[in-house]
Formats: sequence, structure tokens, C-alpha cells
Amino acid sequence: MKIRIKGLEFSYDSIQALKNVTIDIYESEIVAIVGPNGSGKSTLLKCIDRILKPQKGVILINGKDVKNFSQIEIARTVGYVPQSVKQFFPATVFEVVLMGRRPYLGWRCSRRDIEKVFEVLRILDIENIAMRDFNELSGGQQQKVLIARALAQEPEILLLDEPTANLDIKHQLEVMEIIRNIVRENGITAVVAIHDLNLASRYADRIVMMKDGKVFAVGDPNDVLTPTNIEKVYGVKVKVIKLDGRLCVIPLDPLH
Ligand SMILES: Nc1ncnc2c1ncn2[C@@H]1O[C@H](COP(=O)(O)OP(=O)(O)OP(=O)(O)O)[C@@H](O)[C@H]1O
Repeated sequence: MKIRIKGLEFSYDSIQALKNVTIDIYESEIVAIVGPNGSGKSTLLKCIDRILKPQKGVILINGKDVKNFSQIEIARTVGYVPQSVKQFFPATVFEVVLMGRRPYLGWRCSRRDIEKVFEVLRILDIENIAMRDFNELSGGQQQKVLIARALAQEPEILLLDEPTANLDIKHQLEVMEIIRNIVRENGITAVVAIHDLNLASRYADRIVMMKDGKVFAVGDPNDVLTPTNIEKVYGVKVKVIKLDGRLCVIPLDPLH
């Protein structure tokens, strides 16, 4: 078991965002967290990365309570890609990605750090913008840079909050393929909060469907993404079909 989440509760003052969340996540799998706006997906990822401290429950990574991880240990184990970053202090793409090497840096960066940065820039096909100012990039380009920064960390676990939100259809597929390849080749575990149910079913090994801060369903995409579950969770009638072996969720006319 890579991540074990047991009885997790998190509240922002008066808003209870996570209610008794229990999920087991295995090594080398991609888990998609789906659910309506405000259902607790981002809060869950932030609790795993210890950005937020839950009031109740426990999160074990490799069997160890995350509360007992040192800052450097968590940074070497978990790479977190936020939904977006409003504004970095002026920094080039290269510098932003190099920040991902922080858990490994001594007083100065080594040849290995530089090589790793160029390797991930190549993987994400953003070498050509390495010297551009991060703040001047498009939303989609920034998203790829943030993914590169997390990969430069060489984490065992990658947490991604809406990694495809700002991307066009080609780049959505490209980024999800990259995530899948990294998971398969390096045996890492990816937990991805994502709205697009078709992308989730295409790339995730398992789906966690959330509603109002609770886990509504967990399992194989074929078992979780059913018209009944989707209607109960999103309040939308859909048709789910298989096309070339791929699951497709098609919303029906809301008036029917
Ligand atoms: N910083 C905050 N302060 C107070 N309440 C918050 C804060 N962040 C989130 N919330 C609330 O917690 C609940 C869960 O929010 P969260 O961002 O985890 O949902 P989400 O599923 O990621 O939503 P989305 O799909 O819109 O990104 C919501 O009711 C939200 O309003």
C-alpha cells in the first residue's frame, strides 16, 4: 500500500470539506479523484501533501504517518502540482523547474540537478521556453512548467490538481500520456483531481468519486462512472457508451 487514508476529516473554520474519508492507494497506479466543484478534491490532495493538517484521521505513506515526515522527507516523497500559481517572483522556466530540485540541493546545484531539469523540460517538450519568464507564459504553458517542477523532484507520489484544466485537447492528451508513462516506467503513484470524466476513465486505473466531502464510490472506471452514480453525484442525466473500447460519458439534454 502506497497511501492509506483513514477517517480523514478537514474543516476550514465553519465549512467541513472532508468527512470521514477512507481510501487506499496502491503503488504504481493512477487514481483519478472526480466530483463536483467544492466536493473536496483539492483539500484531499493538500492534506496528503501536508499543506493542510486534518483535524481527524490519519494518512500513511509507505506505512508511516505523514505527520512524522520531516519537511525534506515529504518533499522527496511527494510532488504536488497545484491548480495554478497566480504569480511567481520573476523567474525563468529553467529556474522554476530547478526549484523542484530543492530537496536535493546542497549549497549549489550539481551537474545531476541541471541534467534532471533539462531531462524533464525535454519530456514535457518545453525546452524551447526554458529562458522565458514564467509569469509571461500562457496558462497551459505554466501548467506544463509546474508539472515539470514536480517531476524534477523525482517523487514517489505525484499529486496533480486539475493538470489538464488550461490545456487544449492535444495538450490534455499529451500531459495525461506523460503522466501515464512516468507512472509505468518509474513505478510512481499518481493521484489526479480531474473534472473531465472521459479523460479520467481513459487514464485512471481507479476512480474515487466524491460528493459533499465524502467518498461516494471507488473502483474501476467502468463500475464507478455509471449513469446512476453520475446523476446522483452531479445531478445530470448522462448516457455512457463504449466507443472503440473506451468509455464515453455523454450528457443528455438537461430538459429531459
Ligand atoms: N481556503 C478556504 N477557506 C474556506 N473554505 C474553503 C477553502 N478552500 C476550499 N474551501 C471550501 O471547502 C470545500 C471543498 O473545496 P475544494 O477546493 O477542496 O473542492 P474541489 O472539489 O477541489 O472543488 P473544485 O472542483 O471547484 O476545484 C468547498 O466548500 C470550498 O468552498
